[in-house]
Amino acid sequence: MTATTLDTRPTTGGRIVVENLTHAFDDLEVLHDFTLDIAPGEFVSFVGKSGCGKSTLLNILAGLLTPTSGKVEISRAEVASKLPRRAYITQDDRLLPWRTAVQNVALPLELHGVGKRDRLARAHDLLDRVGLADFARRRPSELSGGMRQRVSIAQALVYGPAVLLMDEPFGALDAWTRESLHELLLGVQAELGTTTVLVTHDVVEALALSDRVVTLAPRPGRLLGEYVLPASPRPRTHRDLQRGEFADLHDRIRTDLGFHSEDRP
Ligand SMILES: Nc1ncnc2c1ncn2[C@@H]1O[C@H](COP(=O)(O)OP(=O)(O)OP(=O)(O)O)[C@@H](O)[C@H]1O
Repeated sequence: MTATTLDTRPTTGGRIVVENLTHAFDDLEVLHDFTLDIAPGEFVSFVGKSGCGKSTLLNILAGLLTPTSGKVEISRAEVASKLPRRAYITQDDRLLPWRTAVQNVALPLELHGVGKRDRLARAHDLLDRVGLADFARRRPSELSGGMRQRVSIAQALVYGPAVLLMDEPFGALDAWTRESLHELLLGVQAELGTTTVLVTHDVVEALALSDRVVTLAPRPGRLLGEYVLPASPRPRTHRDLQRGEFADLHDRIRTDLGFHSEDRP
């Protein structure tokens, strides 16, 4: 088999166009007439109550689930490689326990026939970027939860996907690890230009990271509000988010989600 050539040029993020998406599991309508356009390189977060269809929407965007009706298109100007265009990170890492960190990161490249030298060089580069150069030969059981999630981020970004989809990726981590991963993710995402969609329960996390926050209403899941955040250095700090415009957006988003704004932490 001839090895696939690895295109290491910076990624052009994909545009995601979702039109009139509706999905039902048997007679339970989970998503209703959902329409959204996400620009290349944009970072969009979905927030909404448990059960409002966020994971279902992400599974559809990932191509794992076919919607009942409507369409999803992911395009990028420059489709240079045969590698998959969408990467998906969930709360539980999906690392293979018998493989080392670098072998896990290189796995998507291996599955697509990239030669050993190329794939290991690229995997080491990504591990370096996520601060795990010294842990390349460790197995997942020898790494902390935060380290494993960093390996997952490196694995997701190793082939320069046009789109990165994340479902509560930081939910199980402590506040310090979370914040360091926020910085790491934004750094790598900005550098590679990857369009990013994050599902989170945490309004503060969405406000700290995103260009735009989308709120979903439950039963059936539908788009409730869209909030474009003012451009400012990210991750935005707790202090940034307590100031004027962000505090106001925080209140509006919480009101959408059914919280009382005076209870805001
Ligand atoms: N495979 C499935 N078969 C049947 N019903 C499903 C399936 N997957 C999800 N559902 C239902 O669809 C609805 C939306 O689920 P989904 O997991 O998308 O919500 P969510 O917003 O991601 O929830 P959470 O925040 O709790 O993860 C729920 O009522 C759930 O029971």
